[in-house]
Amino acid sequence: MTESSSDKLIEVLRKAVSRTSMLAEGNYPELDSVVRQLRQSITQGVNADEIQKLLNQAEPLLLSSDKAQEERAKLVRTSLQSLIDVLGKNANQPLPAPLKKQLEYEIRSKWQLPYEWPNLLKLFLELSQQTFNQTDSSHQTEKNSLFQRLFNRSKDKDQAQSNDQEIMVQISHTLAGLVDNLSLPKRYHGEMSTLKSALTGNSNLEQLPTLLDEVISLVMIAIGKTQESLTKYLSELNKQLASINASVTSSYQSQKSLSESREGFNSKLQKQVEETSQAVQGANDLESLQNLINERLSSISNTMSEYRSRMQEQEKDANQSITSLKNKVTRMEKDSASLRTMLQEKLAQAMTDALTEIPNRTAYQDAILPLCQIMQKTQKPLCLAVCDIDFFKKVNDTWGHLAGDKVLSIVPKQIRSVLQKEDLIFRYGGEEFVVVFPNTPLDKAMEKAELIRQTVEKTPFNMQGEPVSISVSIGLAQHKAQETPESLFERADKQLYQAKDSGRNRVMAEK
Ligand SMILES: Nc1nc2c(ncn2[C@@H]2O[C@H](COP(=O)(O)OP(=O)(O)OP(=O)(O)O)[C@@H](O)[C@H]2O)c(=O)[nH]1
Repeated sequence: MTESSSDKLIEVLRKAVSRTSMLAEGNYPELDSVVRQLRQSITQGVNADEIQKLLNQAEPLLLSSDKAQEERAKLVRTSLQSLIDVLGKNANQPLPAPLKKQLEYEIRSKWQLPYEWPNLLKLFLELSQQTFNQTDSSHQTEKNSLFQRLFNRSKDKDQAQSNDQEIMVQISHTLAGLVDNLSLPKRYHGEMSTLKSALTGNSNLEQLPTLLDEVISLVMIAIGKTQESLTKYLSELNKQLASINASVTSSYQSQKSLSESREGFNSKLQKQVEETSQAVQGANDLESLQNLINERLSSISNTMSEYRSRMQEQEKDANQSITSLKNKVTRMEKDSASLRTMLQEKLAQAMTDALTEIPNRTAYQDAILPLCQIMQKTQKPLCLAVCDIDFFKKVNDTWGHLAGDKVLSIVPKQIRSVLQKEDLIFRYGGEEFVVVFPNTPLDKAMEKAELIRQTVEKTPFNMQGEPVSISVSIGLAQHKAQETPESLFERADKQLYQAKDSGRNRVMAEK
């Protein structure tokens, strides 16, 4: 095996193992133990069949762990959205639109990334503070605002109404739900339940920012734990690689000492021959010459047999270490093949949106640049449509998030049913989908987008026995030469906003 192919093998193995470790994450004790066994097996050099057995065992657990992670992220997303809703319903003023929009955008695009959760909570805290500040400057008289008292320690404490307690209960329950949902080691369980009871038992609004801070730090601990187990796992992998390295070094040493022995033998033999030749020149009778030659020949013969047995021993050692190295490499090759398959499956999962089962935003970002480049190179037109479900918040608010999820999974299926083979659809985020029409000029794309709009409009949706109409607004743009995918998207998005402003349920494109 060459150095570069063994490097490649090690790299693939490193990626596969680190990915597995990330998935394990400490959520599932059963999975943890299988992954630990797997690590041990690799380190101890158990055969590939045994490792395969462990991988088969791990597979369903990995899938459940993935599901649990997905469920946890969904709860974080809905909790954050309800926090915004509570804030919106109870502040004296509308929430500051840009920050609210930003937070909602961040929630939509980052709810699946646990390391972003503390930042999302911090943004919510900022939104709450800005809401108060804005209320403070424009409504000097309304001294009993919730957030005035929350963040500014208002003088007018008497006005803390039962209404405020109700708000506190709503916010606290949402936060307690979040804390409950964290996956933390046992030693933090005490802290979690103290925080939960502080949240549910507290009606002092001034305490809320402090409690929110504690929620953020627990979220950060939960994320830190994942990194800790990943680091541990990688260090185990390094040990395994160090053992391979030791085998290579010892094999190299054996080869080196073999050639050193050969050199030593040559010079010893040469010296003996020289000595013999000198002695022969100095001998003055036949008998002493005969004795001398016998003596020298036997010493040369001893040197040779000593050398032969040393060579045989060293060859045996070298062969053994080469065989053991070969076995290790073969085992690693087999292991890495199965891990590579698993990695590929996991990568495919990472590119697919779990709810709608269509490619997600990451997949879109990977695909759009090469697509634009190919179309430009072959001088073919490409159009991009941004489709957004109209009044989707109302669906959630009226029939609940589960009904909203159902609509979200049906709409892209309906869109796909009218697309051609080469057209591509992605879930860009929230209730927004991107459709790419390669090899299609704007007028043709306009017809296709109109067909999408009509199809969604005609789809019968039923919420708790009631028929409900769902529609989409669509913004369309054609790719211009040298244009970046971001600018193309921006132009289509602008058209989407125009479609929304002009009454929704319509397709708009640049004239
Ligand atoms: N059920 C559910 N709701 C989601 C999901 N992602 C985003 N949302 C919700 O989608 C809603 C989007 O609302 P807005 O951006 O106000 O848009 P809208 O109500 O569709 O209104 P217009 O776009 O202006 O027609 C928010 O309430 C989000 O919480 C999801 O995966 N599931």
